[in-house]
Formats: sequence, structure tokens, C-alpha cells
Amino acid sequence: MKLFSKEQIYEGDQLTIERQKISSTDLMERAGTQIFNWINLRMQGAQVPIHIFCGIGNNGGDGMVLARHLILEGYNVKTYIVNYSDKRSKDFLINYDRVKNITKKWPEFVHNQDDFPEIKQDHVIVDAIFGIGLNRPVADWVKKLFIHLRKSKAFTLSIDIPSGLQTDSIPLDDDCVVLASYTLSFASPKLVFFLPKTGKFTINWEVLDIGLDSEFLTNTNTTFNLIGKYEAIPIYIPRDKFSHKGQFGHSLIIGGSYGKMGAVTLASRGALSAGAGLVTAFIPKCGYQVLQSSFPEAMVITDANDDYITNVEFNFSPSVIAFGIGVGVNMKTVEAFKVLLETNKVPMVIDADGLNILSNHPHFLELLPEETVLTPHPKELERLIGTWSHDFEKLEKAKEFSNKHKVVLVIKGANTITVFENKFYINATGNPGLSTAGSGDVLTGIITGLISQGYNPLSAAVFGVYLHGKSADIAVEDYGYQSLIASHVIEYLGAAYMDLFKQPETSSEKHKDDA
Ligand SMILES: NC(=O)C1=CN([C@@H]2O[C@H](COP(=O)(O)OP(=O)(O)OC[C@H]3O[C@@H](n4cnc5c(N)ncnc54)[C@H](O)[C@@H]3O)[C@@H](O)[C@H]2O)[C@@H](O)CC1
Ligand SMILES: [K+]
Repeated sequence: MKLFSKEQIYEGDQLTIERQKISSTDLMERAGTQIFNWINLRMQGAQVPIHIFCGIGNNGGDGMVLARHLILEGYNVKTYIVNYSDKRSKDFLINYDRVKNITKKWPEFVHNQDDFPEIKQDHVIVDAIFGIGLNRPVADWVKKLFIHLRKSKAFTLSIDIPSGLQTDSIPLDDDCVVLASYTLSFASPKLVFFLPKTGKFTINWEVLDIGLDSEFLTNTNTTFNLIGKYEAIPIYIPRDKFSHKGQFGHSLIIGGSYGKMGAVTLASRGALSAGAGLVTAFIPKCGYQVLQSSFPEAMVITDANDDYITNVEFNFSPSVIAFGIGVGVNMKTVEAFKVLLETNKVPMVIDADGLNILSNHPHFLELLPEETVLTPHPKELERLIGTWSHDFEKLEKAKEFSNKHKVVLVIKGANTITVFENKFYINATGNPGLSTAGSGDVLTGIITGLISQGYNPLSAAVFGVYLHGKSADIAVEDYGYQSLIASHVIEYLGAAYMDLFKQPETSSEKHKDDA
């Protein structure tokens, strides 16, 4: 799913008005009516007090349209105008008048703290105060209103975006933003729903289709894309009946040191379960028994050294090499990595200590084959690209790093984001159960296994992250967040593949909370 920028949404809005020969008031009517339908379907006429807080721009206008429909339908509605400015938009004013024409209960003005109404926990709040037009911090009394809304603990439905949240910056503090129980967003979800510091302001979200111009929707390229099932399906490469293991490549997983052999086992299993034809693990001698007995499907080559890797030598041609899992940062291992990079020509996936070695020896980055996949967690990323003061800066720095070194950067997190060639792929699957030992090793294995069977590195990264998260989403149904372990992610990988063709995208995939 495309994540349109604020500028693109305004443009789409304008094009829709021109091409469909409708007025902006008509488009607002569609938006407000969609919100009304959503609420009406769920509330079925219930007389719970609904407090609609409207700003004075077009987001407030949407709120006014909603208020009119709810009042006409007999709901128990109280409408407020949060009067933070006198510059009311045309369509706001039109819809304000329309409300006044159908009820004697005219919207009440809120100018300051004294005007805040009492809201009980079992009431409903609609937040139509600011939309994507917000371009500076909110006034102090408006911030106090947001706190007041939050304190009520009432279900809060935000229209388009939680008020106070800007589309391209991080709020000064948490009180500057409405905490939405649910956001109904027009045209596309907003990027900020997926970033760690801002995703928390909406527990859930959904996109409402307001019939924007289809040519605009199809032809507009976006920098950010959300990867759910519909985006994953076209990446999948089907297998034909006469295929054999020689076609799916040979993954070489280089890693491990004394006490960290499980990680290599997990990555090797991940690679094979993702569909690699053959997997060989290259490990220090001490891991030989461990790997052979815990994962008989893998072949094993050992280093001359017992406890860590000192010299990588093998006598076959792998399709892809993964390096770094549990490998440690011993100087001999660092040297072995350098020698490997100097001679290697095949695609690579680098994780864990492999990334730390790259951070400590940045000139190694020049030796990486183009499109090498790097899979850092936040700390490893920081070591690679330096610190950042907010999520937008992090994404910018990650993009620069990826461009400079021509690498596919997989930024692991609640919504893992893959960066390559100025594009960002935000993963929609996965859950908090993945915050468990070894889950990153499995991901590295999966991506390696996908490259091995012919996926290009970017597709392997994006699809691998999707499958990894999806597998965890299916497994969590049986194990719960607490008991899910990395091995389960491997075991449910088959189910994740099969799910691609089973049922339509589930709501949990589309409406991922970022908690
Ligand atoms: N583009 C679309 O697809 C559609 C957008 N609609 C709604 O229109 C919204 C955008 O409306 P607007 O552009 O009018 O903007 P908003 O309603 O988001 O903001 C209101 C106005 O406040 C001003 N403002 C910004 N920051 C402020 C601050 N801190 N203190 C005081 N004033 C401030 C801005 O100049 C802006 O015009 C969307 O979020 C959506 O809800 C819908 O009506 C239908 C279609
Ligand atoms: K809003």
C-alpha cells in the first residue's frame, strides 16, 4: 500500500475535484459520510453521548459533516468548535451553517480551559481538531484540551490523523497529541503511524476510501510503501513440478563462536525452511556436534580453530553467503572476514557481529558486493550510521548510508523498514512475540534462503521480513506473545507461505498497532 505524503494527498484531492467535476464541499461530504457510516454501523443508534471536537480547517469541516449526519440519525451528539484561530476554511463554514440549519443545539465554542466539557469514560470522543494541515505546535490551551480528552479515558476516534501529530516531524512532547483509540485515515495511512515515537498515538487505524481519482492513485509513486499480503504475493516465485534442489541454490552460513552455536543453527534452519536447496554452515570446530545433531539437514564445514573463526575456506560455489551471526569480534575473525570480502563475488547478508565489525572497520564497507543485505537492530544501526535525534533523521541517515554503500538496509523494529535506492518498505506483519532471543538469526536465515533460490536481494529482504512476521503472527495464536520462541517462527514458515494464497488480508495486518 502506498503511503502518500501530505503534499501528494493535497494534490490528489485537487485532481479529484477537477477530474470528477465535483466541489471541495462534495469531497468533504464524502469523507464525513464515510466516517458516519463507520460509526453508525458499530453504534446502531446507541444513545451514548458523542462529543465531536472540530477545528476550524477542513478536518473540522469533516467533523461538522459527521455531526450533521449523526444528529439527523437521532444520535446523542454534542459538537464543539475548538477556536484556535479565526481563519476558518470555506468548507468548514459551509458545514458549520448546515449543522446550525438542522438543530437548535448549535456547536459550542471552546476558547480556553474554562470551556472544557465534562466527558465520562463511557462516552465517545471524535477528534476533528487538526488534520494534516497542522504545521506548527499547538497553543498551550489546546494542549490542555488534549490532556483533558486523554484523562477522560473515553474511546477516542480521530479523523484522518490524531490531532497534534504532524506528518513530517516528531511532537515536542506526548501531551501535544491526542491519544487516539482508532484513527480513520483518508486515502492512505500516514507514515507517522509506523514510526516508533509517533505510532503510539493511534492504537489502531483504518483507511477510508473517499474515491480519489483512480489515475492519481495508480500513477503516483510514493517514497514509502506498506508491505502487507497484497504487496508480498507478487514477489513470490512459484515452483514448477519438475524443479529439483539444485535450482534453489546453496546457502553458506558463516558464524558462531563458543557458546553461540544455537544462533547458527537457527539461521541455517531458517534458510532451508525458506526454501534454499542446500545449506552449509561454516563454524568453529566446537560447534560440529551441536550443529550436525540438532540440524541434520545442514552440511557443516569447520574452521581450524576450536572456539572462533580464523580462516574461511570452502571448496564449493555458494549462491549466497550470510556472515556474522554469533561470530564475535576476535581480531582473527575480523581478518578472516576481510579476506573473505576481498575474494567473494556472490551476494551477501550481514548480521550481528558482522555488522559490528563493519562499524569498527568502515573501510570494509567498500568491499561489500552491491546490494548486500544488512540487518541491524537499533543499536547496530546506530553504530553503523551514527546517532539520530528523531525518527525522520534516522530514516534520512539510513537512506544516505544505503545509497553511499549501495546496500539494502533492513532496519529492524516493531515495523521493520527496508531501505534501498531512496525507497522505504514498511513491513506490516509481526508482533511483540518476536522480541525474543534468536528471532533475528531466523530472519537472516530466511533472507539468505530466499536469495539462494533466486530472489534478488531487495525482494528477499522485503519478502523475508514479511514472511518472518507473518509466521510469528500465525504462531502467536498457539503460543501467545510470551512463549513464542525463534524456533516457532521457523516451524510456522510453511503456514506463512500458504497463507499468501489462503484468505484476503486480515484486518490485523492492515491495522497494525505500533505498540
Ligand atoms: N485531502 C483530502 O483527501 C481530504 C481532506 N480532508 C480533510 O482536510 C484535512 C486538512 O485540512 P486543512 O488543510 O484545512 O488543515 P487542518 O484542518 O488539518 O488544519 C487547520 C488549519 O489550521 C492551521 N494551523 C496549522 N497549524 C496550526 C496551529 N498549530 N495552530 C493554529 N492553526 C494552525 C492551518 O493553516 C490549517 O489550515 C485533512 O486532514 C482531512 O481531514 C477532507 O475534507 C476530505 C478530503
Ligand atoms: K484529527
